[in-house]
Amino acid sequence: MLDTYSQSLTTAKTVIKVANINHYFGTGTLKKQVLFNINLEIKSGEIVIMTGPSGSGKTTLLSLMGGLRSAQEGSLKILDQEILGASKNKLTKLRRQIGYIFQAHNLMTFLTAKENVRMSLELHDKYLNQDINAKAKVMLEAVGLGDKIDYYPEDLSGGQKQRIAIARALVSHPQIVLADEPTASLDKQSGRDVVELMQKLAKEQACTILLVTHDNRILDIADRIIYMEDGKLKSDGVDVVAKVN
Ligand SMILES: Nc1ncnc2c1ncn2[C@@H]1O[C@H](COP(=O)(O)OP(=O)(O)OP(=O)(O)O)[C@@H](O)[C@H]1O
Repeated sequence: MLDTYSQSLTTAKTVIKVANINHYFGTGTLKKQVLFNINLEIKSGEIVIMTGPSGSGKTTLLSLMGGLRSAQEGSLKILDQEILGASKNKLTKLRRQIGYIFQAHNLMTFLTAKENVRMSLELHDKYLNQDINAKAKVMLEAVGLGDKIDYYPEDLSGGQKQRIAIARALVSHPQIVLADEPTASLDKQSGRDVVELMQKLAKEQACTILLVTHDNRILDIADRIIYMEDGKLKSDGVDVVAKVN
């Protein structure tokens, strides 16, 4: 019998479909294949952790699934749009529907917490006539920074900065959020707080999270773990969560 998680997946919408993807860097004699025949289907609301040794291709695959680079071989559909050979313009439009959280938080240092969060709403026409200051404030309150909305990043801790990055990624209610090593620069407790917050908000918004990490302490927040080695997908499933722990 299917468990509740498996049951919910059978009805959930597919947000990313990767089929027979190969990827190469370099040209001529320096051409090197870094992804080999990757097949994956990611559903709406799933929290997927990608893990594996350094150089195994996690970031390359994450950047493809996030529309940060166009695919070279195979087929990759993000929110029903094919990105094989996609133009820069098509990728740019697609990226507005995706939230990004990086290791180094990538906040604008000359903008306050509220301005950093608001910036991601300014990219969307649908928010033009809405009170984006109020929305940014509500989101910062949701990540526990209601009393820091007018602070600049340099006056906040690493964990607080990463929480602003989470607020910025989620404020526009994207269907997909990509996170590359979001806990790498944080201590154990801050890292834990940050991923638990991402998990809570993603579940509330039915948002899919794709997270690349080396941090074994956070694997338990995943619904599914994808393990990569040498550019290949070695294992994929909920059962991997139990094995790794
Ligand atoms: N821009 C690039 N040009 C050339 N080779 C690259 C480029 N980016 C990545 N590579 C190579 O592709 C392979 C996969 O790299 P990738 O960054 O995807 O691995 P990773 O699993 O994310 O590694 P890490 O955990 O160290 O971040 C590696 O051999 C890397 O050297």
